[in-house]
Amino acid sequence: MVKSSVLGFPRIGANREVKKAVEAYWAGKLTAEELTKAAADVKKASWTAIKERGVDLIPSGDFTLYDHVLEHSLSFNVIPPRYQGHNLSDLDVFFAMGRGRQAAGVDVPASEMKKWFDSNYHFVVPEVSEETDFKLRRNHVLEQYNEAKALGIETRPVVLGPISYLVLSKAAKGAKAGFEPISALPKLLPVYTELLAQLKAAGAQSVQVDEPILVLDAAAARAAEYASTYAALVKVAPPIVIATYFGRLDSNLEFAAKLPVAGLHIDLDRAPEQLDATIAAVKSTSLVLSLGLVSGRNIWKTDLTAAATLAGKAVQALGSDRVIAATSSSLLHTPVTLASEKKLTSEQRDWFSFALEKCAEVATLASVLNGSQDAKVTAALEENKTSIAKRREFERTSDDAVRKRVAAITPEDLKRKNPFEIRRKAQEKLNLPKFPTTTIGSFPQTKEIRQARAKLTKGEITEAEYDEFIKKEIELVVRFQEKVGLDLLVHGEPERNDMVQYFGERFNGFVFTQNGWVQSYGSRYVRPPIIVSDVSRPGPVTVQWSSYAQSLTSKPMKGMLTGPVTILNWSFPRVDVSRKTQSQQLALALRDEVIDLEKAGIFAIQVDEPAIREGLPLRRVDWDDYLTWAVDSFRLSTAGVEDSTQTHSHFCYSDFNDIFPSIQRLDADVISIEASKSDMKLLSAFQQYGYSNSIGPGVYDIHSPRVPGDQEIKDRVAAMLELLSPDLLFINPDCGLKTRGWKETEASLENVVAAAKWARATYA
Ligand code: MET
Ligand SMILES: [Zn+2]
Repeated sequence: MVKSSVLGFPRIGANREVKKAVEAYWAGKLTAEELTKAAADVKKASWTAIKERGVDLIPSGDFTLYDHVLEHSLSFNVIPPRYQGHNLSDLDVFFAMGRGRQAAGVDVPASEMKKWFDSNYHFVVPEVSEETDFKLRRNHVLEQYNEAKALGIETRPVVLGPISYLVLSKAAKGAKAGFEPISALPKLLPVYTELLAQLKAAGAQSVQVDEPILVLDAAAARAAEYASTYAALVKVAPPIVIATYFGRLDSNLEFAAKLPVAGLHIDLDRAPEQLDATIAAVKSTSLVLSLGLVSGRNIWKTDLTAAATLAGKAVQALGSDRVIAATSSSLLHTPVTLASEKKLTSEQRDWFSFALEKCAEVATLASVLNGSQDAKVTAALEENKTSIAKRREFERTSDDAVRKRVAAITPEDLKRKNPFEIRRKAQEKLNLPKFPTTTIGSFPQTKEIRQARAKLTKGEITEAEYDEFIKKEIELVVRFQEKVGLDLLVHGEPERNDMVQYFGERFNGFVFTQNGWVQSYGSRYVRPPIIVSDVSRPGPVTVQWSSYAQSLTSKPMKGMLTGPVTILNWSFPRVDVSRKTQSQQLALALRDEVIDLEKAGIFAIQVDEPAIREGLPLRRVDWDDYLTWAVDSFRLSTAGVEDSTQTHSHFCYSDFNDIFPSIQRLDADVISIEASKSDMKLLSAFQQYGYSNSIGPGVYDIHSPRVPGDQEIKDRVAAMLELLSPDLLFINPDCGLKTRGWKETEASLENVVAAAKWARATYA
C-alpha cells in the first residue's frame, strides 16, 4: 500500500499561539511550565489535525519554540562557552543562544543566523570546534515522539542528519585555523547512535533523517562519509528514510541510492525531472521511494490528477509497498490553514492549500494511488479537478496588456543612456559634497506610527487624517536630517507597513491573507503576499510622499522603492509562469514609478534589492540564468531615467562576495551594502573584482541599539579608503532604521556626519 506522509508541520500554532507564549515568557509574564503547556497544546492540536486528515506518517520532533537546528545543538551539547556557567535553565540557555541575553549580569549576544537554504527561514548556526564536548544532553525527538504516543498518536520522528548538521555548522571562534566542523563527525556519531537507539527502544516504526545538503554541490565530496555513517546508524536505528528537499540530487543520487537505509525522499515539486533517474537508481535496491508531490514551499492547490500520474510511474516500477506520497519538504514554510481566511473571495480560496489542506492532499493522493473506490476520495479528486480547471481558466484570461509589454522588452530598455562616468558629471547638479552622507530609507517606526495605521485599518480615523499624520512624520524626519547635517535626505517611509506588502497592496495581481503567517526566525513571523496574476501598477504609489518631502527642503530627496527581485522573493509566486516573467512584470511597474518620481523632481531614486542573494539557486550551474534575469529586472526598473538622475540600490542580509560581479552589472550609480558585521570580507571582494561606481559600505550595524563611537566609524572609513576611491565613497548606516529608537538613531547619525567631515578634511 502507498502510504501518505508529511515531512514537518508549522510550529507557530493556528493563531500564532507560540509567538504569544514565547514572548510572554521572555517578558516574565509566563512561567516555564506555562510555556511548556502552551507548546504542548499546539503540538497536540497539530498532531490531531494531521491525523484527522488521514495522513499515515505524522511527523514529531520537528516542533520547536525557536529553531529546529538550535534544538539539535542543545540536545548534542553544542553550546558555545559564552552561554555556559550563568546558572541558566536549559530553556534559557536555548533562548540565549537564539536571541542573546541581557539580564541580571549576563550579557551575551545571539548566535549567528543564516537563511535555511533558499528559503526566508533563518536557522541558528551551530558552532563547533575541537573542544566541542558532544554528548546526548537530552533527546528532544524522543520527548516529542513519546508525547504524541501518550496522546494515542503514532508518529514518525524527524531528525536532522549528522552530515547536514555539520556541513551547516561553522567553526567556533576558538577553533584552530582551518578547522572544519565535518571533521567532528566521528565524535558526533555516537550521539546519533544513542538518539536513534532510544527511538527504536521507544517503539518508533521508522525515522525521517533529513539530509537536505544532498541537493547541494557540496555533498558530492561527502560520499564516503555518507556510506560509513549510515552503515553505522542503520544497525541501531528504526528503519531510516533519508529526506532530501529544495532541489535535485543530480550526481549525488549515485551514492545516495546505494545507502543501506530503508527509504529515500525526493522533492518533485522543485525538481520533478529527477523522478525517472531516481526510479532507475533505486529499482534494483529495496529502497522505499518517498515522493515529494505536494509543495512545502508554496500555497497553490496541488493538481492531484497530474501528481497521481507522476507518482503512478513509481508505483508501476517499484510496486505500491515501495512508494510514499508526501509533501515535498516540511510544511513549515506555509501558513497553517485556509480555514482562518475570512476575506478571500470564494474564487481565490479555491486556488490555495495551506498546511492542513496539504495534509488532506497527500492522504487523498495515497488513496488514489491505492486505487481506492471510496466515494469521499472520488469526490475529493473530482472537486480538485474542477478547482484546477477554474484556476487554469483564470490564468488564461489574465492581463493581456502586461504580457504584451513584457514581450516587447528590448535590450535598449535595460541600458542607461550613457556610462557611469558621464552620468556622474551630470549628477553634479545634486550638489552633493565629497563623501556624501545618507541613510537607507526608513526611520524609527514608532508606536504612534503603528497605532495610526491600526486606527486607519479599523476605520477609527479617516484616510485624510492618516495622511495628515504621515505628513507630520515626514516633516519631522526631514527637519531631523537637516539638523544632524545629512546630505542626501529620505522621507523616512512612515507610510509603509512593510517594504514588500506596501507595494503589493498597491499593484494589481496580489492577494493578501489575514492570518497567513510563516515563521521567518524565532518569534518573528511574516505574512507573504501571494502573486496570483499579471502584475501592473494602476497609478503612482510613492510619488506624493517623496514630492511632499522634497517640497520641505532645499537638500536633495531620495525616492525609495522596493526592487522587483525582492518583491518576488518575499512573496508566494505564481507557478503557472516563470519567476523571470513575474520579475519582469514587477520591474515594468516599478519602472513607471521611477519615471514618475523623476518627473516630480526627485533626482535620486533608490530601488532596494536586499533579497537578491537569497534567491540564488542552490546549484552553481543554475546561477547564471538567475543572475541574468535578476540583474536585468533591476536594470529594467531603473534605466528609464536621464543621466542626471542618480539611481541607488541597497543590499543586506547576506554575504555578497560570490555574486559581486553581478552587483557591478546592476549599474546603479550608487549602492549601499551591509558590511559592518564583516567588513574585511566585503573589502576583499573589492580587491578581487574591483568596483567602478559609487558605493556606501555600511559604517555601523543598525540591528543593535548600540551607538557606534565616532572613532570606530572613522576607522571603518579609513579602511574602506585603502581600497576605494575617495570620489566614489558614500557614508551611511548598513540598513534602514525602522527597528531603532530615536535616541540611538540621533546619536549614531551625528557620529556618521562627524566622520564624513573628518574624511573631507583628511582626504581633501
Ligand atoms: C531590508 S532593506 C530595507 C531597506 C528600506 N529602504 C529601509 O530602509 O528600511
Ligand atoms: Zn537593508
